Amino acid sequence: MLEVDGLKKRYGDKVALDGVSLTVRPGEMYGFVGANGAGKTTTMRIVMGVLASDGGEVRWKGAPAGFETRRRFGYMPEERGLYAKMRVGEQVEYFGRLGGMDAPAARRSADALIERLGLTDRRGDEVAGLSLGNQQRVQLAVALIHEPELLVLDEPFSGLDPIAVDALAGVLAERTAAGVAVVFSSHQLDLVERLCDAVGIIKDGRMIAGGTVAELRARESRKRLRIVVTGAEPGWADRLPGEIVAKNDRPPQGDPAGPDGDQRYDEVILRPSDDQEALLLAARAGRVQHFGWQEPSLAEIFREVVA
Ligand SMILES: Nc1ncnc2c1ncn2[C@@H]1O[C@H](COP(=O)(O)OP(=O)(O)OP(=O)(O)O)[C@@H](O)[C@H]1O
Repeated sequence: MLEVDGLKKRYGDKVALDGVSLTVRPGEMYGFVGANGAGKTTTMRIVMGVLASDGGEVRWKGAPAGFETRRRFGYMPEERGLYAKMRVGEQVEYFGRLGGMDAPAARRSADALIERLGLTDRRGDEVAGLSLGNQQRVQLAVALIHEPELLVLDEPFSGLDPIAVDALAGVLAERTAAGVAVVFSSHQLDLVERLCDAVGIIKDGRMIAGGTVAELRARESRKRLRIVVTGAEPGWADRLPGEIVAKNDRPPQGDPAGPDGDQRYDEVILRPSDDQEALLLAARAGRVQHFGWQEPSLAEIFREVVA
């Protein structure tokens, strides 16, 4: 288990991390999210030991992580860091050797990964000539070659097309199924929601929310009502008790809750101060087609907690 405990980091006067703690368990895929400049890269660099912290600790399996421990980690840095002029196969093998493998083992492992990542046709190409998506596949192969127990990936999905996203996601899912702990940062919250067992949200160098997506949702989901009313007078929704988060007066095509004929349609997302009062008001205003608590997406939760 990776334990990041109370990390602190300053760059001059700028406080980048102000007590960041998080935990990633074996077999868990952990999504690390936060706005630009929130502190994700800084945290990951400290986990990998390429940057020193000003306080706090990184532990792996209960012991402080040192150089030897970190050899069992795999890393995809934000700045990438492949050798542009080296060929794909040589490069992946080379990183295997750096990770402590002997030549035949590095060769075998590189072959298997290159095939698994769909790079067989590119094995002899220089990295500089590959597309971004293929370079990222090579980068993942380099992070995985020595069969690390922990994978730390800084925005591994950025800039990839949906096919490449699926290829990477498939490989990561295989690794977690084999017991590897994976932490990756991303701004693609739909992807994080789809792939991750656990999520941590960082803001201005502090963790402000964390847990499984279901837990985050459970904390938020009683807060928003979705109300659909047809045939009401314009302006009725302004009397609803609470804060209107969104309004829509165009019925979705084919929605069974849609209006009859040219009746007015109103969909309102409300953070109610009194849900029962809201129900009464909606029922008095028109025909209530839908009234229920809404499950927020991770993107909505993110906006809510980061605001
Ligand atoms: N080498 C540096 N010197 C000075 N300030 C830095 C340095 N590296 C990062 N920072 C600052 O530290 C803060 C955290 O940056 P970091 O790169 O960790 O954020 P991030 O969450 O990874 O952002 P992004 O999503 O944009 O990659 C930011 O305010 C950034 O400007």
